[in-house]
Amino acid sequence: MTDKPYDPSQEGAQMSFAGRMSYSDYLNLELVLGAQKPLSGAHDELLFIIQHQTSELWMKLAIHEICSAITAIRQDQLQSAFKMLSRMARIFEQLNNAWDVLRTMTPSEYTKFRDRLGQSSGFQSYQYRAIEFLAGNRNLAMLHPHDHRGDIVARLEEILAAPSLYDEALLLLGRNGFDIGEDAHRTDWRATRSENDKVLAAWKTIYASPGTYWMFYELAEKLVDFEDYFRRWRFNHVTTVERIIGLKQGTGGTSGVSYLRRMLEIVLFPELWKVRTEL
Ligand code: HEM
Ligand SMILES: N[C@@H](CC(=O)c1ccccc1NC=O)C(=O)O
Repeated sequence: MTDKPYDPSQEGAQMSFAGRMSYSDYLNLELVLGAQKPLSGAHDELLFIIQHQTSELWMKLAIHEICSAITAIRQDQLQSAFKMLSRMARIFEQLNNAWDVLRTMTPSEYTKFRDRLGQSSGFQSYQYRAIEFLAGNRNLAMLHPHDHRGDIVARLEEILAAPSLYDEALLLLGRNGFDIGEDAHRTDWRATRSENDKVLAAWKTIYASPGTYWMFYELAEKLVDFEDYFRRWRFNHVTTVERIIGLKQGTGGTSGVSYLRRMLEIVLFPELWKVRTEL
C-alpha cells in the first residue's frame, strides 16, 4: 500500500488566503519581484540587477541601524548602540559575501549589456553616500550627482546638518570628562573635521585602561570593526571591478579602478587607527 502524499493542512497549515494577509501581501513581493527590468537580452543582466537591488536593501537597513546608533549614543544608551553597531558590521559582511556571486560574471558576459547602462553608476547611489555621511566621511562634492533630485539632496543635507556617528562618539567622551579640544566646540557638522591630538590622547587613555573605561573601549572597538568591514567592501569592489572591466573608464565618468583605489585611502575614524601605533 502506498502512503498518501503528506498534506500539511491536516495539521493546521492555513491554505486559504482569500481576505487574509498572506506572505507575499506582507512582504509586498509583487512590487519587489516586479522591479527587475533588464534592458538587454543578456543572460547576466538579471544577476547584475539583483546584486545591486539586494545591496541597496541591505544599505537601507544599514542606514536604519546607523541612525538609531547615533541617537542611542547621543542619549548615553551605549548598550543599544553596541547592538546596532554589531549589526552594521554584519550587514557589511553580508554585502562582502555577495561579491562571490557577482564575481562569476566574466568580462565577456558584462560587455554584452554594459553599453545599456549609459552613464548610470554606483557613484550615484544616494544610500551609499548617506552611509558615508552618517559615518563621518563628508565629501560635499558627492552631493552633486543628485542636484536634479531635490528630495534626495534634502535628505542628504539633513544628515549633514547633524553630528555623524564618530562626532557623537567624540561628544560622548567630552560629556564624560575627556578633553576632546576643538571637537567639543564644533557647530558646522557639514565641514570635514580635522584630526585632533586631544582626541588621540583620549582614546590612548581608554585603550591603556580598558577595565576603567570599558564602555568607551567597547564603543571604540565596535567602530573599528565597522570600518574594517567597510574597507573590505571597498577592496572587494575595486578587485571585482578590475577583474570585470580592467582599467576602463567608469560609466559614471571617473577613471574607474584608479578612482576606486583612491577611495581605499579614506579613513572614517582616524584617531582610532592612529592610537594603535601609540600603545
Ligand atoms: C560589474 C560590477 C561592477 C562594476 C564594473 C563597477 C564599477 C564601478 C566603477 C568603475 C565605479 C567608479 C565610478 C564610475 O566612474 O562609474 C564604481 C563606483 C561605485 N560602485 Fe560599482 N561596480 C560594480 C558593481 C557594484 C555593486 C554590486 C555595487 C553595490 C551597490 C556598486 C556600488 C558602487 C558604489 C557605491 C560606487 C561609488 C564608490 C565611491 O564613490 O566611493 N558597484 N563602480
Ligand atoms: N560603473 C560601472 C557600471 C556599474 O557598475 C553600474 C551601473 C549602473 C548601476 C550600478 C552599477 N554599479 C556600480 O557601479 C561600469 O563602469 O561598468
